[in-house]
Amino acid sequence: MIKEHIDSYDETNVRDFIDVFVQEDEKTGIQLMKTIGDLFSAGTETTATAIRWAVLFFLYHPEVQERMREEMSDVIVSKYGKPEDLPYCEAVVTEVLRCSNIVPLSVPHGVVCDTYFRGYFIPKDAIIVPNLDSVLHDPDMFPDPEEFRPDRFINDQGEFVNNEALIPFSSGRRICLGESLARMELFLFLTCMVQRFQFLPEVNLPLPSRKGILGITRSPEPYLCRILSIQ
Ligand code: HEM
Repeated sequence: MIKEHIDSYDETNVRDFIDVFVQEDEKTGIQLMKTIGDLFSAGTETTATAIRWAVLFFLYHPEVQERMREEMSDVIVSKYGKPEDLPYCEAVVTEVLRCSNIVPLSVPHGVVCDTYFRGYFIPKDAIIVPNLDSVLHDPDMFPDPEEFRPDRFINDQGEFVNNEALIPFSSGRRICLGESLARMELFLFLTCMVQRFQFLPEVNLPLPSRKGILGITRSPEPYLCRILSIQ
């Protein structure tokens, strides 16, 4: 595809993502391929996995789906809902990110120089594996951490409130580059899905496992469910 784009490139008609790289004289395609790799591995797998977890949590909690629908029916009459208009839906997305814990061990980081941190000596070149899971399931920050409870992000006035320990995207200088995109995608997908469909457990089968399979990401085991159209 890169070769085809180079051969048919017309600077007065830049057609797509690949053409932009050709325009910047990126003829080898290495940078382009790495960038596309980032979009697929870091960008697609993570968000898709979060949606599979969200549907699994919906099977356990029909009342959560119902409250999302109620909130949307109040707002969308006047204008298309944004996260700030739909605090409960925003809380659901946030609780999905916390409970699904998609990248529990973040990404390994290298230590560039001998470092002392809270009484520990960490030598240069050591590899640090951050444990995001221990923060996302810290009972002091999130009481009953194993429970899927979006209300933990809603205050007495019904507003969405964040929690500083909510770090599914890690933190610091190398925090996930795609956080705002991922949050926006999850908000749009999940609200549209719940508005049009009802997610129900498969008849005569136990509810799917919440245990998860740990690979590069933590994904749910394959499961069956019923999806009914709402109209
Ligand atoms: C639910 C969705 C997502 C989760 C939970 C997630 C989580 C993470 C985590 C934990 C890291 C490691 C941060 C660190 O090194 O400390 C990371 C890095 C990264 N993520 Fe995401 N991510 C998600 C979606 C996305 C999307 C949609 C994109 C882009 C389209 C993306 C692009 C990246 C990139 C480029 C990095 C490397 C950043 C760097 O090293 O400077 N991620 N992500």
